Amino acid sequence: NVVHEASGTGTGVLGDSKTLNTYAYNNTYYLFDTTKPMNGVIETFDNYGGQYSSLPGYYVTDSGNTFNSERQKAAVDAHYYAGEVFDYYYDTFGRVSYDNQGADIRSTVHYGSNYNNAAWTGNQMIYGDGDGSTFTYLSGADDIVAHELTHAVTDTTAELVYENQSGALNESFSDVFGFFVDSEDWLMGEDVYTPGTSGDALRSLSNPNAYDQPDHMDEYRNLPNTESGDWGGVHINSGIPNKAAYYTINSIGISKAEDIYYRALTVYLTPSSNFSNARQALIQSAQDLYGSQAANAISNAWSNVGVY
Ligand SMILES: O=C(NO)[C@]12CC[C@H](CC1)C2
Ligand SMILES: [Ca+2]
Ligand SMILES: [Zn+2]
Repeated sequence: NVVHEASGTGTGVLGDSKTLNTYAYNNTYYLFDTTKPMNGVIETFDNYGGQYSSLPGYYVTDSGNTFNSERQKAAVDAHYYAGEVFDYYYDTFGRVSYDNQGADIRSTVHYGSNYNNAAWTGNQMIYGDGDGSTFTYLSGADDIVAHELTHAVTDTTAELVYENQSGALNESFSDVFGFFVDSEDWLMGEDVYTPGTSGDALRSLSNPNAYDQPDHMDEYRNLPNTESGDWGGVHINSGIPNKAAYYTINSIGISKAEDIYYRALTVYLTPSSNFSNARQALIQSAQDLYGSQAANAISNAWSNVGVY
């Protein structure tokens, strides 16, 4: 059979050059990665702001297998980082795509108009361009790509309900696995947040207060379970489990922490789990995998944020 797999090059959102897994067909190249096990593909689309079509939009192609235009930058990073996150879950836990069944990973860039957001829709990832001030193309941050794909992992495992404490846990697990993939800093979204300002970010796991998130139950925000209330503050109260994760990782290290967090998410957590249930799930996972020293470290981390 004719081999269509190809290796291309592209320029990412931050102007960096990277190698891409592409697919050659009819004298053109597609952002369509067929290199992963269990024939799951990673495919990237351009929605053109939705002006021509609904999701997913159009495959991103290039006649020379060199994806270096301004418009292609967002797609280059969405494609490359989706592959990086696939590899993280496969190499670290043996998980094959977000559903562990080799599901296709589909991303659409240039979604909406100046859209300062990204999301897992339940079927695929979507990335806005940002307004150029608050955000630049949101797929340019590997921790955001990992954050979104971890929402898909959560939706096929614990299925944490996206409201109140279970929703804040849903958000926190996405931030924590975003850290595990981008473990060079404790910041979330720093690579695409406020392109005109360096050193800031959307959130910080080491210091949630820096971005107006609580880092202790004493500061828990009882917000309404409405869209304007951020569904009970899922992006706000996530600072509390995020800080517990920070304490945990500093205490037992990244390698043990990621195994414990993955086991809690895939074995013990349930849709209605609250912060106390998460503490218990992580303690049990630590005990299962590494014994009482690790279990005690988890217990101490959550005590430090006022969760028992
Ligand atoms: O936390 C999030 N979604 O649940 C964000 C919001 C801005 C970045 C892209 C998506 C992170
Ligand atoms: Ca980061
Ligand atoms: Zn999220």
